[in-house]
Amino acid sequence: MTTASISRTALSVNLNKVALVRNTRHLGIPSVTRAASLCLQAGAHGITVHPRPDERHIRPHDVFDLAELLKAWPDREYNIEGNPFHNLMDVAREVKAKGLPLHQLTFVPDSEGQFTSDHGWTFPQDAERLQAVVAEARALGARVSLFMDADPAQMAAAKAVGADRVELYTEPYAAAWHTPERAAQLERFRAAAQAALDAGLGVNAGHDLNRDNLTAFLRAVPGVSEVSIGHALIADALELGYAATIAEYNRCIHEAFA
Ligand SMILES: CC(=O)[C@@H](O)[C@H](O)COP(=O)(O)O
Ligand SMILES: NCC(=O)COP(=O)(O)O
Repeated sequence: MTTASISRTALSVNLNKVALVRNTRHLGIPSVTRAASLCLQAGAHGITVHPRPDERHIRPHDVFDLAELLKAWPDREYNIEGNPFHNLMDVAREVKAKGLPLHQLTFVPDSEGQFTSDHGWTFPQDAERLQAVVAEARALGARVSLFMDADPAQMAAAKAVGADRVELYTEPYAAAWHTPERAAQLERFRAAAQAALDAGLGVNAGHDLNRDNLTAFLRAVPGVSEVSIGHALIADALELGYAATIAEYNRCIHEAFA
């Protein structure tokens, strides 16, 4: 059994919802780059964006503006999510062609108009088409993370297509937080993460994580390298401000390892 020596989990802030509000007027506020600066200054380890094909929130210029900003933060990471069979790889190629930072690509099997991400890749069905695009993404110099449901039986196949990490889709855990199913969900995610570690994969996690459910998740699930959090974190920032919110989420992470 492989155990990852994670001193603490990295917090990557997803800025989709800042862009969503910004796009409702032609005023450029709230600024996505200012949000990123304030979050990084407050201790966020990275920035995540999901430039969906319909541009409902993050738009191509946001991707490049953030990459430019992250040049000044060489110890932080930039994670771009998307479907590699839609627009993601064109975005990734252009970021790299401009010599801009791009540390991780998270492949998500969303359809173009999907309400939000709600499932991971499926093996063996997706293996053949993923193999080549994972290889291309890695050749661009990006770590590749596959968005996956918490199914231990799928982890070896994720490794076999060349992924570096999996991102466990945590909505089922979040949805169970106030129900008797919480413990069963934590065990499901523990088993999936352990299977990923045993397969030689790194473990990320995300979707509907928040200040209430984050610490318990990190205590129960081994070896989580990174959590990417957006919706709840930005909602909290509307109340607390970015700096206090990042401090609070980093406190939740630290508490899991205390
Ligand atoms: C992959 C995932 O779970 C989220 O990162 C996703 O980016 C959320 O997308 P929306 O912000 O469009 O709901
Ligand atoms: N990969 C998950 C992510 O980036 C943000 O998801 P959410 O916190 O907005 O649900």
